[in-house]
Amino acid sequence: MSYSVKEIFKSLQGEGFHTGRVAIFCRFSGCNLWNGKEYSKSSALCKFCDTDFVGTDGINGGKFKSADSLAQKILEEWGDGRDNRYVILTGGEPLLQVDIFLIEALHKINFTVAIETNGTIVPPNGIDWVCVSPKGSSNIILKEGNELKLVYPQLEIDPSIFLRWNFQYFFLQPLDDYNVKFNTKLTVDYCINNPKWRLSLQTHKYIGIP
Ligand SMILES: C[S@@+](CC[C@H](N)C(=O)[O-])C[C@H]1O[C@@H](n2cnc3c(N)ncnc32)[C@H](O)[C@@H]1O
Ligand SMILES: Nc1nc2[nH]cc(C(=O)O)c2c(=O)[nH]1
Ligand code: SF4
Ligand SMILES: [Mg+2]
Repeated sequence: MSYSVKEIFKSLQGEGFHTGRVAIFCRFSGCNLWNGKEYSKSSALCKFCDTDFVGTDGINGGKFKSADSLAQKILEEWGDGRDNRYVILTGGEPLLQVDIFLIEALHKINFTVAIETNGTIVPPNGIDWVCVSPKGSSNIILKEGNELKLVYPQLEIDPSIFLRWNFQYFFLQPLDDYNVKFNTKLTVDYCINNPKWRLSLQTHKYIGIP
């Protein structure tokens, strides 16, 4: 198996339960809910993506021929220190590519492995922290994990349907579009009135880090 990766960088988790935690982000190329081209965004299953995941031309991007070579690159970006190694597999949709060999290669070098997924693909066993973020009318098959992080509002989605699913934490994240201020107010109001839900802000955008 080879892996197509858009970019690999070190930053702080900006969103959700682990906000503020240092992590290597490994952003895989490609997604099953949008082809990444602006002209088709409004007709895609996911219509609001804030990310460029097309190709392999980002920082440290490329095609990696083996799980070990990708894991070694991730370790190189982490730098010194064996403690608290944390990698977030994201994209695009990482589960189009992530397999058991990559998880094992990362565990072997002491990384805790987290994933950000749209929930339409079953993950391999062994991922340490699973964050599912449901999209519009897509068919979500992954109904358990650590956190469910719903972008809010979405026309097709009533958040309450997810509370029956098996997650430790439920987050609402304001939709970042031209109306982000209004969306943030709607999200705050929803959390105040529905205390199972917590607010997730995309803090990296506010402080200007990747
Ligand atoms: C770019 S996605 C990649 C991982 C995966 N494809 C997914 O959708 O979860 C990473 C996170 O950013 C969120 N996101 C994407 N576009 C957003 C936007 N415009 N506003 C707020 N969150 C957004 C997604 O819902 C997801 O939680
Ligand atoms: N700082 C930072 N935190 C993030 N959490 C999830 C992200 C993603 O794009 O998956 C992301 C991201 O792109 N940057
Ligand atoms: S599912 Fe994730 S990566 Fe794909 S278009 Fe939506 S937000 Fe972007
Ligand atoms: Mg992002």
